[in-house]
Amino acid sequence: MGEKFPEIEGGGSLILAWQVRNKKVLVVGGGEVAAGRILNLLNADAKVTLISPRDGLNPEVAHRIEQKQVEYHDRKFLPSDLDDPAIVMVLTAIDEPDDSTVIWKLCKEKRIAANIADVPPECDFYFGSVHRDGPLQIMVSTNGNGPKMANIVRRRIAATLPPNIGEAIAKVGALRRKLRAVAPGNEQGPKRMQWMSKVCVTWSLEDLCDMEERDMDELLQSYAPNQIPTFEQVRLGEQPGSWEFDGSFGWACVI
Ligand SMILES: C[C@@]1(CC(=O)O)C2=NC(=C\c3[nH]c(c(CCC(=O)O)c3CC(=O)O)Cc3[nH]c(c(CC(=O)O)c3CCC(=O)O)/C=C3\N/C(=C\2)[C@@H](CCC(=O)O)[C@]3(C)CC(=O)O)/[C@H]1CCC(=O)O
Ligand SMILES: NC(=O)c1ccc[n+]([C@@H]2O[C@H](COP(=O)([O-])OP(=O)(O)OC[C@H]3O[C@@H](n4cnc5c(N)ncnc54)[C@H](O)[C@@H]3O)[C@@H](O)[C@H]2O)c1
Repeated sequence: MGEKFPEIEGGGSLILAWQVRNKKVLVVGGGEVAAGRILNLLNADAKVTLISPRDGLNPEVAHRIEQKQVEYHDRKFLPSDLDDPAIVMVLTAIDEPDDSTVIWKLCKEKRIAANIADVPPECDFYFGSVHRDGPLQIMVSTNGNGPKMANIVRRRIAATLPPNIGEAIAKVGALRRKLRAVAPGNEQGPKRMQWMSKVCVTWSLEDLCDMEERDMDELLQSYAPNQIPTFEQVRLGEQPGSWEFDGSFGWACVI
């Protein structure tokens, strides 16, 4: 009683980071919208199959085909395109609404998740406006209210971010992988998470970006005693905790 829990605010989307690496995705249509969809899919390492007559291809899509970045079929969609049980997702971006609806219905029969560009009632999921900086991705959705507004908000958010945030996150990723190798046990979980979080809040983005492999190895020495040295201490090979700045002058010894 008296405890405060979040109020439910329905009408949103479940925003996820769908892992399509090495999974088959079917794209129908080869225009400008398809070019954007294909770029997002390839950036997520999906295996893309594209169905679209050659005469309607956008130059970027033609480039993807020429570079063999997608498997291409020069024709209109056929229902048998959905027969491969390995297909996890279908995206259509075509200028013929009736064909779109047929594809949507077939996808539902086969229980394949689909996005029919510009037809919200025929979408299991919407796309959003995405900012990318290395491992960092930020997606803005207005839940169908205003795609252009999603674009504007995404640009505003991106403009407020430090330019090196993606690089800092990549370094943190490398450190985490090393930490899991040094302290792999499940029973280490809470300590590992607490130590990693402390490194992230204590070190500046610049420190994280400057961290090299040997700095990571040195920093990991402080995991067992559960300490967080400063970047300078790591570079100097000093143990943390033995010295502490007293805030007014010089360095004071803490026993
Ligand atoms: C974010 C983005 C991602 C992407 O597609 O990659 C995206 N649309 C983008 C651009 C854009 N789309 C449209 C315009 C013209 C201006 C305007 O209408 O605002 C512009 C602006 C432009 O082109 O600059 C027209 C449009 N779009 C939809 C409808 C149908 C409808 O609303 O009923 C109509 C009206 C057709 C008409 O009026 O006839 C529907 C959808 N578009 C969505 C996503 C999903 C909802 C996302 C959300 O609400 O946040 C949803 C529901 C389904 C889906 O397609 O997944 C991408 C920006 C990426 C970026 O630039 O960063
Ligand atoms: N959600 C968004 O972001 C957004 C933005 C603008 C437009 N759209 C909508 O997306 C759709 C596509 O837009 P576009 O600008 O890429 O169109 P486009 O005309 O440039 O391209 C359409 C493509 O679909 C192909 N095509 C048509 N029928 C086909 C079929 N049966 N099988 C296979 N390929 C087929 C054409 O050959 C062409 O390559 C339109 O309905 C448009 O209104 C969506």
